[in-house]
Amino acid sequence: MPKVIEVDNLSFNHGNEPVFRKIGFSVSQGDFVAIIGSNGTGKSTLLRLLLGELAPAVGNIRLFDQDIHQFRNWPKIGYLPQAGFQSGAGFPATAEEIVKANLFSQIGLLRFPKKEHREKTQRALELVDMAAYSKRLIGELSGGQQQRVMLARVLVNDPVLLLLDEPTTGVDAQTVRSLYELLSQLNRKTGLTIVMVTHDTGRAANYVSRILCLEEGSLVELEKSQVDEELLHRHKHPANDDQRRQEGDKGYGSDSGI
Ligand SMILES: Nc1ncnc2c1ncn2[C@@H]1O[C@H](COP(=O)(O)OP(=O)(O)OP(=O)(O)O)[C@@H](O)[C@H]1O
Repeated sequence: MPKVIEVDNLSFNHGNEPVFRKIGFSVSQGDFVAIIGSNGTGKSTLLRLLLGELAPAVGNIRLFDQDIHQFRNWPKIGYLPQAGFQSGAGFPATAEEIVKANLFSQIGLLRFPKKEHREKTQRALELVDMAAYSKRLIGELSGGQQQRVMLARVLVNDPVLLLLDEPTTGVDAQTVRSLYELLSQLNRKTGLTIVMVTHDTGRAANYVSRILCLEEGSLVELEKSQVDEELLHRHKHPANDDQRRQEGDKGYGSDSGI
């Protein structure tokens, strides 16, 4: 399979603080990769490097077989940041408008969307099973529904690679499962390559094809069988933990099949 991401000998510092040293990995077309690691080990920093928002101190990044410095085809890459939608319940836009707004580069600023843009928007909402909610104000939807709309907003531009930063933080266990199922379906049915930062190692391991672990400045690939109980406890996110405690979800890791 062609390589979508190639990272070689990559080091990065925030100021004088080293984040990681000489890490390397590649992601092939069709992979579904989880990036795990303790708090502050540099997972979000790595995504920002892949998005060209930060420049490596040392090392190379290639995207779709092109050096990142030459790479211009950014619409091929969809990015869902942490806590995708944060405005209050009164935010004056419907789910459909939120998704359609991300087509601005195709529609053109100050122009009206055409039929094809409306159809694309509808298809993206269908992909995430939110077509029935297209006319609802985004702030009136549940956290999980808002997250699906934000995912549709990314998918509407037909990305080939999807980068997600902790998409399961702060949502209930049922929503987490249905989001993973959705991502897994998109990966299998459309061939979308997915790289997802997550603290939810136990559940994610059921769905992803590969697990990369950032720890103490190094990056290692783990076999799923290596994601044992000890690792689950080491990487579980306090926010996820609190959430599950509140919900009385005693099954943490129990459906991980590992
Ligand atoms: N803009 C910044 N300036 C200085 N230091 C930063 C900046 N952003 C992040 N850091 C530091 O870099 C390290 C890596 O941060 P990063 O957010 O990438 O970690 P993370 O693995 O995503 O953490 P978490 O799991 O808690 O979200 C941390 O020590 C953090 O404090």
